[in-house]
Amino acid sequence: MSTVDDLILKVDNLQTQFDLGRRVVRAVNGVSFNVRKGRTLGIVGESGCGKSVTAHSILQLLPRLGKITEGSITYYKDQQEVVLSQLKRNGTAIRSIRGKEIGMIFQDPMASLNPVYTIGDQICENLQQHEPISRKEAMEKAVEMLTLLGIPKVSARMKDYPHQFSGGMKQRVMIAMAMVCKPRLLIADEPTTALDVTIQAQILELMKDVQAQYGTSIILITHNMGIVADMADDVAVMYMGRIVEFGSVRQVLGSPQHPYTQALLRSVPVLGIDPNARLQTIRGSTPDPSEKLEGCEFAPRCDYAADRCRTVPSESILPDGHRVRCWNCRGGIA
Ligand SMILES: Nc1ncnc2c1ncn2[C@@H]1O[C@H](COP(=O)(O)OP(=O)(O)OP(=O)(O)O)[C@@H](O)[C@H]1O
Repeated sequence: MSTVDDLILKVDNLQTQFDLGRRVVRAVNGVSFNVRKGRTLGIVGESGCGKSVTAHSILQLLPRLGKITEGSITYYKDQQEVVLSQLKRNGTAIRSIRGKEIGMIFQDPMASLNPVYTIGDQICENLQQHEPISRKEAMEKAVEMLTLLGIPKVSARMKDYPHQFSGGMKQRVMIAMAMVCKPRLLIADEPTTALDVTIQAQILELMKDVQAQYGTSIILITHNMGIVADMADDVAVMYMGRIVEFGSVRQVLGSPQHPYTQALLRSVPVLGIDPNARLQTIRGSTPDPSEKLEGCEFAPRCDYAADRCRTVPSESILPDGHRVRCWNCRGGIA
């Protein structure tokens, strides 16, 4: 349970759509969650379920055709509440929050690194944009952060260009760029997907170290349940633009209630969870989000689908606060 004091972000009934003229893609369809100070929320789900669109909605980074059509996103800045969803897309208000208060790491480091500037220049410029500090001070902070992230011979490497770094090193540089302004919230969208498993584990450990040092809150977007088990405090499982299950890692991974979460967990090996179980695929595929589906979106792929699943299930809250959106799991408060 979160109290107002430990909240950093509150997303309430967020709906984000892409109006493509002939069809409307309902990418995010009534999503609500809280992010707590110093904690990590994992958002997990198959490709196309709306994870990235949720992240881009928070920072007002949606492509031109994407629009928040309902709901609100509130950022708790010290004693002040800032309704991010009401800010102008490229206005000064959101630009002063983006990067400084809320940082973002993308899957592809080249999406954030400029190939024609040295790493040192890019990190310093990022810092000086948000803080009134000299170039020398910015350089010192950049060296400190890159050292913390395990870049060898940092001072010499400040003069290198992005292409002179390996994939794993580029990813570290990108985390350094995002962390150097000490954002209170970091949104990491599949930050290690493109890396091999050993480097992936190192980068995730480094993110944990930086989080412990600065008390950063993290939203970690991934399709990897193993990473969620390792990194997150809370988990939101998304399917077709909705959160179908939400709770602590122990609740959701230890006692999954929604048939989709159960199927996801049966499809991947997760350390510590039934090591003898056979891995299974989830039958069928995710429907097109511009198709109008009646009832529960998971029903066509669900082993337990019944007549009542023709109506969209409301969310129920189990006695321990675990939230689930399924007619078959109505143990709690509807
Ligand atoms: N620019 C866009 N125009 C139209 N539809 C879009 C656009 N961007 C995303 N979508 C649609 O919104 C839905 C949600 O996409 P999103 O990128 O959030 O998925 P995701 O869960 O992050 O997937 P992945 O794991 O593959 O990144 C998808 O159906 C996608 O096709």
